[in-house]
Amino acid sequence: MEIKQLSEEQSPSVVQQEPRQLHVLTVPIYPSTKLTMPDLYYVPGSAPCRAVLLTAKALNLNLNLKLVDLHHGEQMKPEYLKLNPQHTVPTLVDDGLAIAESRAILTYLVNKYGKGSTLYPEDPKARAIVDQRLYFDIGTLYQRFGDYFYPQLFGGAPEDKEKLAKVDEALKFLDTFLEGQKYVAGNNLTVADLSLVASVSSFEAANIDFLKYGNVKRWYETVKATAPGYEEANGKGLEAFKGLVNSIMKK
Ligand SMILES: N[C@@H](CCC(=O)N[C@@H](CS)C(=O)NCC(=O)O)C(=O)O
Repeated sequence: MEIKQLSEEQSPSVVQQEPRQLHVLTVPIYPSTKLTMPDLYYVPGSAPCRAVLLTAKALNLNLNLKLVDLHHGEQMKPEYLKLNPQHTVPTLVDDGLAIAESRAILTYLVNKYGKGSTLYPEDPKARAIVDQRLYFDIGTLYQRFGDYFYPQLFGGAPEDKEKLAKVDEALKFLDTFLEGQKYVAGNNLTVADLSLVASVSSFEAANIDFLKYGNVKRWYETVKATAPGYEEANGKGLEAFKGLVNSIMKK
């Protein structure tokens, strides 16, 4: 895939940002023959984007970071929709492949750049557990968080206690998964932990008390201490998300 750069040369660091400009995709799409550093279209505060940054850190992989200004609708521009018709961040563009959905990006990155890594084990049974946790995150835990919190944050809706109870139930499930093991899919850090920690840390911004669950608390502290580059990859973006929440909820 050829992308015409409209801005100056990109930083190779996952933490350094670039001037906020979109890039024009030139059609037709075809596989590139040379290996290039993957581009990540992202927003720092976004939990799914933070999960990708955490995975890149864990793989010691550099990404070209490209900010997408959601508030001004950059994700709806035709050149972005060609990359990702769902108009969401994150979107990864790597050597002719444009891929959305953070959890698909995480597993792709390990498959491509971390062959043999315990971050996404190759053993079918071990991998099945990681996949289950990833689907639990997208389909239950983060889904319920979004159902509860985003109507309040972006729509000014009143708090719905029933929705909060569903979030709480999801946290109980997570607590059960963590019983007797260090990480969410066993005793190694995996992409499931990175996805889930990006989700769960966002609960801080909504004042949801997840630390009352003993296994979740222990796991949260463990992942914060052991996920490579945690502070840069998740901590900073989380602060940005909290800032956004405060600026909206204060109004
Ligand atoms: N399931 C998707 C969710 C992505 C998503 O909803 N991203 C939000 C930001 S956190 C977004 O891009 N919203 C803009 C839009 O939908 O237009 C993933 O994990 O990648």
